Amino acid sequence: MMEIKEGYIMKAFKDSILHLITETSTNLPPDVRRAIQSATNREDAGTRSALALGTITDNIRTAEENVSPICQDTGMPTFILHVPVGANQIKMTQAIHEAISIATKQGKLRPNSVDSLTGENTGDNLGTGTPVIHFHQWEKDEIDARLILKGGGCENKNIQYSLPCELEGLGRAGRDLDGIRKCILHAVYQAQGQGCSAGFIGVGVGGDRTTGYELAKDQLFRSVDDQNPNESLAELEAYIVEKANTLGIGTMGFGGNTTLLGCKIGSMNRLPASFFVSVAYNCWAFRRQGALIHPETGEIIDWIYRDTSPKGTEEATGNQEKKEVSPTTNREVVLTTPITEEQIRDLKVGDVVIINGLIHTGRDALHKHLMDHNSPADLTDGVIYHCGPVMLKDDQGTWHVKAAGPTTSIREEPYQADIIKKFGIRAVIGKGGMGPKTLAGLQEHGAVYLNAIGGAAQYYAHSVKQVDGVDFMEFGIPEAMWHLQVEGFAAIVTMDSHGNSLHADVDKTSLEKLSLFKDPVFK
Ligand SMILES: O=C(O)C[C@H](O)C(=O)O
Ligand code: SF4
Repeated sequence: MMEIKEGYIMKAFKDSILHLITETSTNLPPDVRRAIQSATNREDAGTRSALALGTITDNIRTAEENVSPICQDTGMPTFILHVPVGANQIKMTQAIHEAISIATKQGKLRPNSVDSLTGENTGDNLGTGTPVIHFHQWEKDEIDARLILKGGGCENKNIQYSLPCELEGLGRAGRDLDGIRKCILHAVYQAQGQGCSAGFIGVGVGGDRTTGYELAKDQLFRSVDDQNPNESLAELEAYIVEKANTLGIGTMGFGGNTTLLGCKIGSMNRLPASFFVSVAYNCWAFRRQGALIHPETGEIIDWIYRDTSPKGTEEATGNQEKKEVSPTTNREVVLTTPITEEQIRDLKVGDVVIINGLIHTGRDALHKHLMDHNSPADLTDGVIYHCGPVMLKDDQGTWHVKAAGPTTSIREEPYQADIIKKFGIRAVIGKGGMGPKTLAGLQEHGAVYLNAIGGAAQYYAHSVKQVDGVDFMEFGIPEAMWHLQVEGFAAIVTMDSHGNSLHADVDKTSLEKLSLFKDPVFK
């Protein structure tokens, strides 16, 4: 009898976790939406950042309406559960694993768990170390289950400082509150737009290298508009948000008035010899939700991050209409693939390009592979898209794109210029920009780098009209080479074929602005 009851509760618990996963992946919490809305309000009309924020706002709404992933990158699903004493954590773990696998089959999560040695994708988001589940016991009756889906691009921008240290632009950071201040400002600067700014940061002061990062990530579970109970840290949080927003990095690193949407700092004791400041950077697609679950029915009693005030996107949409980008500031150029060198040479940094026709996805595994193999598709005068989409196959065997935003391009920096040359590529679409080697390659060959809006996975999925085919499925869904027919795919030229790079410019000016914060502020 007891077994049957337990089985019933576990099924309900699994369904509740599935609901939590779906909500987290598709429905941005209200505090995050409000932060994005205020960024939209602050941005000047007609700027590239305003355009990006308009797309982001649109994307957030579409994801919720269609119950589809906000961003294609599921990230590392990380659960934190508080459970009553005596709760069966082994059975709960099994239920969470089942829910993860179902959510993946339903296209709410991208298969994201990759064997680090063989490169094999497990296909269901289960594997050694994934998902991450932390259990804590407490003396309350209910289960508090929270989930964060933090993407790989922003995870790569996490950074850990060991004080004292020397920081570019800021000089010496000592073992005190002012040293901590410098590290955090530097953390925002070094992320540039690559973690899909405007971002949120969680900071862990103290601990060891492992617990410091854990504490930093824990801070991301705090509500964006809460108040730090520690007065010094509350003051530092407010200072960081204010000053980081003067760095001019802006949305996607396009330049602009908002670079940081929130900063939460926690502190813990450290060893006398160690003084770590660990920073967890989260993109604007700050997917975190939580649910209170009844221990005897397994059903959701309440949601944790929901509130009754407006979510923000509706108002932000109104604002977006007000701030429609004027065509005089951003020239719009429509290009149909294949693209000629002449068309590419005509493009300048700042132009908005609308692409129609066939494009090919390719990211880490493909770039490495193409260095010493042929391409199965003709890439001459073609477009390569740094993207690992969420794909679902229907009963007829046809593939459908469920989410398809860009991935961080800088990882392809060692390969990109060679690949452009070898295959005669004319445009590379990605996000976050690329380095000097690629810039030289673009100039030499006659190609451009187009920055798509990171995280706008629904927006770009809707521009795909047909999936023409796929190669390298053995690389796994995100790394395979998908051949996509697109219509109205919009991106901004941020590196042109004349040696100009918006990314290099923003990096330089933001470093100059960072150095204005060199002098001590906190004693
Ligand atoms: O893996 C991805 O699709 C994107 C990643 O989150 C990134 O920001 O680069
Ligand atoms: S693509 Fe951007 S929005 Fe998506 S997970 Fe990566 S950093 Fe976040």
